[in-house]
Amino acid sequence: MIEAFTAAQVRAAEEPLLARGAPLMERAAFALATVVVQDLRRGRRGGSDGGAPARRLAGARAVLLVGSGNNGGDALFAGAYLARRGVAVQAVCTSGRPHADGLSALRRAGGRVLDLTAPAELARWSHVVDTVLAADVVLDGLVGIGATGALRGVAGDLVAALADELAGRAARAGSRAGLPWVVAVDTPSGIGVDDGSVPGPVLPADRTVTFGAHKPGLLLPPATHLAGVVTLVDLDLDLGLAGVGGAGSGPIEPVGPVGAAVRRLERADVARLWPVPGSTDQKYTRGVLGVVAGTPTFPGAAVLAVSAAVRAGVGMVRYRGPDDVARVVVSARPEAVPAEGRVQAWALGSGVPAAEERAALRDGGGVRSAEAGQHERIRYALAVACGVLAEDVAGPRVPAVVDAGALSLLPERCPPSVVLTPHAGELAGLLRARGDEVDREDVEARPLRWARRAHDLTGATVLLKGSATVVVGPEVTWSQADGPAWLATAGSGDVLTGLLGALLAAHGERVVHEPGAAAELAAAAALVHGLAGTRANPGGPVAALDVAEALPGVVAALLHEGDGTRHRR
Ligand SMILES: NC(=O)C1=CN([C@@H]2O[C@H](COP(=O)(O)OP(=O)(O)OC[C@H]3O[C@@H](n4cnc5c(N)ncnc54)[C@H](OP(=O)(O)O)[C@@H]3O)[C@@H](O)[C@H]2O)[C@@H](O)CC1
Ligand SMILES: Nc1ncnc2c1ncn2[C@@H]1O[C@H](COP(=O)(O)OP(=O)(O)O)[C@@H](O)[C@H]1O
Ligand SMILES: [K+]
Repeated sequence: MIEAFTAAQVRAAEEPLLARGAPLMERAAFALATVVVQDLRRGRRGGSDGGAPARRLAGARAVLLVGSGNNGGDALFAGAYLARRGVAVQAVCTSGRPHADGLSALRRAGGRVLDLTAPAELARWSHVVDTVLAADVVLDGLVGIGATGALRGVAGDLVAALADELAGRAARAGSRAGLPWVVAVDTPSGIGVDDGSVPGPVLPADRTVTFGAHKPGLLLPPATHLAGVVTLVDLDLDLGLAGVGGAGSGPIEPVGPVGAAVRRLERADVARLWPVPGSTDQKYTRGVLGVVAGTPTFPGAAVLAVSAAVRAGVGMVRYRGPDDVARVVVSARPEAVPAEGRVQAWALGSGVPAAEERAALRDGGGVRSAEAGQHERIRYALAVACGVLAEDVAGPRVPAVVDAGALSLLPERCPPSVVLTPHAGELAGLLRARGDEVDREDVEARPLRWARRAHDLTGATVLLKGSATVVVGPEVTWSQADGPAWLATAGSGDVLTGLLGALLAAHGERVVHEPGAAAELAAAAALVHGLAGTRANPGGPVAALDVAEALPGVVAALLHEGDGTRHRR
């Protein structure tokens, strides 16, 4: 698992070390330079990978983009180290007061320095852009965790010009070959370090070398897509104790949330979470998932959600819906049982229009009444899942996945065992229905903010789908970016619904009683969904049903990798 900590948490954790005189900047800069040396030796340029033969450092060119703070200091000290190894180093300073010791170190090592704020240099702007883009490697040390808002002034102008020119050259050449390898120092300058927003120009990094701990913006969309490969440099920060909101009671006041601000599951975490049957299990103990999905107009969504649940290894699927849709579902997945009965979780709403859309879809009374029937079933399941119906009437509370049209049928408040799975447009609609002025673009620009808002308003766990998936539950936030962009295809979200439903059904009781459990399982579902997208057709287009069909192979591989004993039981 990757854990990310806010700028304030990192600062609080570094304070006691700095007070003891720990040379954090020297360690950070040395580690940064070491990574850059390895990248240069592998011949990395413009996103090309390390198959190339080892290169000599002498003659390589590095440009440092240097701001006014310690982030620039890191870049300057790393540059001094590179210069001593024979790299031709040029610092481009966007502030008249770069880190003084770093600047002296670079000069002593033979590096050159250009002050972009000097009037003579401002006139040579295009020459500066050319110099930067002719380098083998660019170290982006403009701002790190001290950043506030979009990059301003000379730094903002320079990055806007560089990012534009880089994108233009890559588009004209059809590849990034020949363009410099960009290494972000601590964070790509200009991202929202704590919230993953991208409020202004940012130079996309091929690699980010981050110090002490991952930062939320490296994991959260949209900024996560600008960070490249993230390398963590361990600085022995104690992030588990006082000062970062943990259990300890040291001299520093707790700041920010308890523990990590944002987490990301990795492949190795899945074995711990995946329901593996034991020798005494039977289909009912493995979890029964009730699926209310599809209408005569959209039967495919039901097939996809049911297929994914079956392929994910659920004990049983009970399909609930109109007879003609049930026939389609059973002919595609004969395992599905089209009958009422007890379930351990619900998957609701895929392929069912929203309440307010229903009247607009006109195709005669049959479709209307089929839709009304689905809405009725969803309302009932939600009443059980949200504890609106008493247990002696409806049986014990069970978790639910709430997708597509079911989002419009949500009660005012839900427990966190109810997981909403909107995409950005659906989340905006849900929030507008509750009085917020927000549209799809707002959600895409600040996914964390709006997913949190939806969690606060509804109480439900919120899984916001997109190029990266953000999951917000009580006290926990996850961000997963595991799938290829090929997953952006109709029906792919329905597969996620069925897959997550299978996980919730297997862990039903725990999910109802542990407030953060649904969020972790939702993150696991997003991870497995993403991996299945790749496995379905590595590097090429995928159809949603292929993603569902790839699930058994992905799960088996993860169980084998994770814990050698679990998959054999
Ligand atoms: N934590 C650790 O363990 C370690 C931390 N270390 C390093 O320290 C870094 C943090 O250093 P930091 O505190 O000096 O802040 P930093 O990010 O360099 O920028 C601050 C200056 O930038 C400016 N500025 C701000 N916003 C701006 C904007 N939008 N657009 C333009 N300019 C903007 C603003 O200056 P001003 O504009 O006010 O003059 C401000 O003073 C951290 O990221 C890591 O690299 C390592 O060395 C050791 C271990
Ligand atoms: N650019 C992307 N990269 C990776 N995954 C993506 C991308 N765009 C969308 N996805 C994923 O594809 C799925 C699309 O779901 P959704 O929008 O609900 O489609 P549908 O409603 O047609 O099933 C989600 O799981 C989402 O996270
Ligand atoms: K930076």
